[in-house]
Amino acid sequence: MMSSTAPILQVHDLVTAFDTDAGRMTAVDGVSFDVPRGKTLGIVGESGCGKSVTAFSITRLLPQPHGKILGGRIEFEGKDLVTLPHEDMRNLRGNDISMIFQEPMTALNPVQTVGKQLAEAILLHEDANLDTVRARCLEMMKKVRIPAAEQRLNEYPHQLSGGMRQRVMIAMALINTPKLLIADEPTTALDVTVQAQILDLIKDLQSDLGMSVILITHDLGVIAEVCDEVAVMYAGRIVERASVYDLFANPRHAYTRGLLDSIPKLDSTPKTKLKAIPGNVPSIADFKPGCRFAERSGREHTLQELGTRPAFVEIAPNHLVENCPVCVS
Ligand SMILES: Nc1ncnc2c1ncn2[C@@H]1O[C@H](COP(=O)(O)OP(=O)(O)OP(=O)(O)O)[C@@H](O)[C@H]1O
Repeated sequence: MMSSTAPILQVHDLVTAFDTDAGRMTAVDGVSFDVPRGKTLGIVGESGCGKSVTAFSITRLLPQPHGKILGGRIEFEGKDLVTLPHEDMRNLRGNDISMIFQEPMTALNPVQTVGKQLAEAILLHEDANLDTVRARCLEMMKKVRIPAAEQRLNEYPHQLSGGMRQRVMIAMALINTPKLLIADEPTTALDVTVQAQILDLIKDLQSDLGMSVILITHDLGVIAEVCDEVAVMYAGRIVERASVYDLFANPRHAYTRGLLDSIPKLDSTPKTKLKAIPGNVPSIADFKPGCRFAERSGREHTLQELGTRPAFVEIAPNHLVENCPVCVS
């Protein structure tokens, strides 16, 4: 029996790579984190840091044939998802683990009504009678607060606004009451008021259904709003992991500090320029063995620091950091 306090998901030293024309490139390079039961873990970092590749490794939806998990374990309820047979993984997806994306149209079928798609999501995993299926679809549409839910079931995705489509995708993801929801930039494409509504919805549904959530975002504001714990990713690695409170109160890695400094503050003088982190995330072809934030940190690193991966250490209780002596203070 799994203890009910054990994390729902434990990722140990995950390594995921792509075979490209220029050779094998490691996008996720030894990443470890836990998702506590009934809590939300945020994964934050700029575009290209490996957040989505981490999510697609967990759900085993990496682009084929080029994407490969090369090492590590992904333990979900006592099973290692890295080695789980394809058939079992298919059963798990959409049932125990569900995923939502930035762009709902990639997950919704444009030529099927919303009701039919929701019903199919149920029938893929169980033999329920049609009255039960219909009742569950309607209940879920109401749970995600879609007005005139009954009528919307007969509509096609293009008849809905972006925010409503995102609600339908959430309804589809949650229809089989998954234990873990992975939300990859679920609000990035929406305008701010709709963003806030969708985040509130995810938060409410999470406590209502007792799910665990991984929320992927480049926006620390979103993390502050919804997450309990946070993992900061940079260039294929996690550079810092802590509770949201500790991360905001006491960020230790220069990259985390840079991300925090780039959030607009309510109390800053009007027209103050935000401090952007100079430069860009390196492409996977240019990942270095040592501290990968070195060239953007503005601080001199020794050859040793550039050449050797810093240890990932618990710098304070439950607060872990990739301990580059230059970038961590
Ligand atoms: N199919 C692929 N083939 C080769 N490289 C890829 C492929 N998919 C992603 N990558 C590379 O893997 C790295 C991580 O990408 P990933 O999409 O996980 O980043 P991300 O942090 O989720 O950013 P975004 O928010 O832009 O999705 C990037 O450098 C990206 O170019």
